[in-house]
Order: sequence, then structure tokens, then C-alpha cells
Amino acid sequence: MVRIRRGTVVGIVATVLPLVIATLVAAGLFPGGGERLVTLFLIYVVAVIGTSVYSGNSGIISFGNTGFMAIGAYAAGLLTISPIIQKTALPHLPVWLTGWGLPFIPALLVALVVVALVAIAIGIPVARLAGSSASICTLGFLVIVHVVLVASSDFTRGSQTFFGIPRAVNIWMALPFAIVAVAIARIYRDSSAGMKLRASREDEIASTAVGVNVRLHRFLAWVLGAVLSGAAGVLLGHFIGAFSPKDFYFNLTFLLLAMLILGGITTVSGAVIGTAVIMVIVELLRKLEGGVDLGFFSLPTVFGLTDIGIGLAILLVMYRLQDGLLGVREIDEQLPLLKRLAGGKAHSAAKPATTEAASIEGDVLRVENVGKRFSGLVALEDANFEVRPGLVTGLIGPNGAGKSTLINSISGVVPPSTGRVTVGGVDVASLPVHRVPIAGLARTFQNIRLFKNLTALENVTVAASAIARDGADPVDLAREALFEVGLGDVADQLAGTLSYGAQRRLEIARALALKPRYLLLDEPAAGMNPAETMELMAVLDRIRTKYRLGLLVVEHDLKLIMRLCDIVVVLNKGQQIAIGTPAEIQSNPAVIEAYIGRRRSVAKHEPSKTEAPLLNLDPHTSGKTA
Ligand SMILES: Nc1ncnc2c1ncn2[C@@H]1O[C@H](COP(=O)(O)OP(=O)(O)OP(=O)(O)O)[C@@H](O)[C@H]1O
Repeated sequence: MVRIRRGTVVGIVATVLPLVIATLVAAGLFPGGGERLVTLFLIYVVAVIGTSVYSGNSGIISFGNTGFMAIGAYAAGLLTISPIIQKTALPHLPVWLTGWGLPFIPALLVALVVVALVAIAIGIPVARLAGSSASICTLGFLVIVHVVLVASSDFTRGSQTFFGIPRAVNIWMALPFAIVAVAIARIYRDSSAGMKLRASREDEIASTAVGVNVRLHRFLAWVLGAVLSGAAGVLLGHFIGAFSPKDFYFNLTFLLLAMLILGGITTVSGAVIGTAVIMVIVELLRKLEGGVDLGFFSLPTVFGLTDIGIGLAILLVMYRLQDGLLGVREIDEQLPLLKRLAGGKAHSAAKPATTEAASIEGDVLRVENVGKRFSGLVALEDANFEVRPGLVTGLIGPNGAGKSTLINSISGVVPPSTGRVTVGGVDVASLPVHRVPIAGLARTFQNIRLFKNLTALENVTVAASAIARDGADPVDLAREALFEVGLGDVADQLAGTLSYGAQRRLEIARALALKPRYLLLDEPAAGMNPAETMELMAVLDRIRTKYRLGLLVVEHDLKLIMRLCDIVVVLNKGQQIAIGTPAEIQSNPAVIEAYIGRRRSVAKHEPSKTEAPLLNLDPHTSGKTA
């Protein structure tokens, strides 16, 4: 079930209020031209929002939504066109399509079913793609729709005008559609599904690592956006009454994308603002395009002035504001008054986690003969060890030893070439990557991989919603995890604006929200100052005791490893060379040789460094030795 929060409702009201006011003003004061213009604006709002549901949340620019508008317009037009006009305009129409003459709403519903079926068929391959490949695919779809419409002259009159569509859409018809489109898009954006897709937009690998099925969510957004675009096409068709395939091609696509990008692609309110701004620019420039005589000065006709103006407006806005006029946050998340109405800052008084430990005794994480080859390079060979609940296992080794490769293999990000990883007997490698966290394994990354344009709370909520069951609210679970790492007070800040140490802890909170049995930490203290490292150690020590979590920690900071770990595994050049307690590892000749060998080769090139101790693993006296 979709939870609709107060903030979402405030956001919807704040976004649709200007639409309602514009409608009332146009209908009351400017019947005729003004009313027509605002009706077109409302239809464009539906169209731009259709594109934004997929493009804004996934970060993949779609050129294909205009294709869905065309399908909607033609499908509904075929059903609403009067049988008499149909006989003259489309004499070769198959019998089963003739004489329907349906009212607007039933025709709209049938057209939306057609659009949804096409979107489902196209969405299966499109959802598998990311970035520019997906964009090119949507462009291909637009071209195909155009060519099919031109070629299917029995149904569409080919490239000639398809006329006789009843003008069933006026301002009062367009307004509720625009309101519903805004509401659907905003509810989707704030829902757990929308948040997951936005997370994948920020970092696909990290989102998969917290249980997001990226393909599924891309697919859902694609179909939802297509249906909204289809509705916009039906509205436009029944507003203008006559159209041809070129009306739903590159020009319209460019116009809609300009509206979306200018306002801010990631927000619903940005889509509405962008639509309004571009409509104003287009109207002004269209008046100037044909030349204007001001009496003392006359402007000549400038061909293409409107398109040039739109292009310049985008350039100007992007130059100053990379994320569009509104940026990455909705209008109600920026204006203090609306923020207060929506509930303001996150309640920092939320209870710290009291949830029972998820660890189950006996569910050991076993790494059995794990190896990884990258083409000819053996990055890792025959790693064998266990991680037990409530214990901290350290993974150390010189640079290039294979530590990250091993963590990636265990967490499923890079499938191992040989061997098995099991949790309580379940083979982790046999699971899709996004199921690995649900099996009890969570991780952080060597280079911080947060969803930077999502708040701290949203970052953690994405993970919490992967495991929330029995009506548990993921937001509450996320707040608990934030408190656990001492970030309760910054819940509403964008992750990218947090300090480095806080970002590292936020990654841990995000992993913790998955309620894992095992937490894999890839260099959690990298780049931290001593105070931040101490704070981190306290957090790690607390959570492993509290939840009986099994921790596997990769670290170059041997001081931290010796203080924190119960068991240490040592890798060198892809081989597991030792395993034992910190004291055993400290006196292990193979380990000393691995580190000393490295120091010797460093010393050859940098003689001044020979004065540093070769290998000092004493937690009380060592510095960073690797
Ligand atoms: N995707 C990849 N393709 C090819 N080679 C890789 C890839 N990832 C890692 N390697 C290689 O595998 C070896 C082990 O790398 P890995 O990053 O696991 O080492 P590490 O112990 O984590 O090093 P560091 O401490 O510097 O992070 C290195 O030789 C590295 O160049």
C-alpha cells in the first residue's frame, strides 16, 4: 500500500494551486485567446509530467514519450471521430474500427489501455538499459511510431491531416487532468518505488546493493509515464481537433524536454514551472518572429526565433543553475512556510533502535575457495574463512592484494569465478545482486557511494523499504538507523552536503537499515581524521554488540584493525597468506614478509621512508602502517 505523507499532500496543493488560479483568471478575464493558451498549458503540464515520471526519477532522458502521445491521440481519435466524417476521411478503415463514435472518456480509457500495452512491450528491453543507450532506444521508438503512423494511411491518413476529431477538451476538462497528473507524479516520486528509482539515478550499483531491483522500477516508471503521456496526447488531439504525425515528432519532443530541463528534471513542481516559463517565452517570441512595427523602430521577420529563444533560455539557465530553475528539491521542500506546513524538520526525538538483533546463531558467513580472474589477471585465489555473528573479522593486505575484489565477490557485485559464499547454507552467488541484502548481507563501499541528491533520511529509507514487512514504516526504521550512527539531527540534509565523516557513517546507517546479519565494510575509516575514526570505532563496536552483527572490515589502518578485530585474515597478491587473532597475525612471518617486502621496495625508491617502523601492529604504538 502507498503511504501518502503530509509533505506529499502539501507539495501537491502547492503545485496545483497556481494551475487552478491560472484557470480561473483565464476563464474569468480572458475568454478566447487566454483561455486557449492556459488550456494548452495544462495539457503540456500533463505531457511534461508524463516524461518526468520516467526521466526525472531514473535520470534517463526519454525521447519516446511523444510517441505515446501520438498513439493516444490517434487511438482515441479513431474512436471518437463521427461515423460520417470517418467515411470520407478514412474510407479504407477495417470494418471493426468503423462507426464507434464513442464519447470522450470511454475513448480515452481504451486509448490508455493501448498505450499501456505498447509501453509494456517496449518497456521490457528499455528497462534493461541505462544512460545514453536507454535514451537512444527511446529515440528509436519515437522514430518507429512516426514511420508507422505515416505508413498506416488506412488508419491515420498517412502524413496528411487527421481531421474531424470532436473538440471535446476545454479548460475545465484539462484542469482536472493536470491536477491528477501532478498528484500521481508526486505520490509516485515520494513513494518507496519512486525513492528507489531516484536512488538508482544517483548510483545504480549502490542502489542494487541496498536491495533495489533497478530494472523493475525503471519498467514501472516507464509504463506510468507512458500512460500519462498517452493521456496528454488524447487531450491535445481533442483540443486541436486535427493533427498529423509531424505534430508528435521532434519539434514537440524538443519543446517538452526544454520545459522539463529548464524547470528541473527531478521534480514535479520543476516540471510545472518549466512548462509555464517556456510557454511564456514561446508566446512572446512567436509575436516577435513575424516582425513587429513599434512606430519608431521595426523588427524584421526572424525565422526560427522561437526555437532559438528556447535554446538560449536553456543555455542560460543551465549555465547558472545546473539542475534547472528549481534544483533537485520540490518547491515545498525549499520554501520555509511550506516546509513548516509539511511537518518541518525530521523529529530528532525519534527513538533509537530497539529492534531485536537480526543475527541468528549458526548462520555463519562462509567463504569457500573464492577466487576471481579478470581476463588473464588472477586478482584472488582460494580465499577460505568464516565470519561469525557478533565477531569482527579484519581483512588486511598491501595495495592490490585483492581485498576489495573479495568484498565485491562476497556481496555479489562482482560474481566470483570460483568457490562459494554461503550464509546459513544459502549460496549467495545464486541470488540476483539486489536479493543479496535481503539474504542478510549488507555493505559499504571503498569510495563513498551515497545517493547525493537524496536526503540522509531518504538514503536510509531506500534500504529500509527493501526489508520493511508487516506494515512497518520504512521511514521509522530509517530514523532508527540514523540515530544509531549519530546522524539523527541531519536527517533532512542532502547526503552530498554532509561532512566526510558523516557521509561515511551515513553509508553505515544505510547498510544497517537492511537489518543485516553481516556487514561488510570496505575501508570505513579511509580519509577520516583521528577524531572521526574514534567515533566510527565506537559506532562499530556498539552495533556489533547490540545486534550480534558479524562484521567484515577491510582497512589499511592497522591500529583500528588491531583494536577492533577478533580475527584477522591477510591477503597478499591475491593469496590468503594468514588467518588468526591480531596477536598471531602480528608475529606471523609470512605477514611480516608481505609488509616488509613492500616497504623494502618502497624504500628503494624513497630512501627517507626507511626510518619508519617496518611493521608495527601494536594498537597502542602503531600509526598508519599500510
Ligand atoms: N574490474 C577489474 N578489472 C581488472 N582488474 C581488476 C579489477 N578490479 C581489480 N582488479 C585488479 O585486481 C587486483 C586486486 O585489486 P583490489 O582492488 O581487489 O585490491 P585491494 O587489496 O582492494 O587494493 P587497495 O588496498 O589498493 O584497494 C589488482 O591488481 C587490481 O588491479
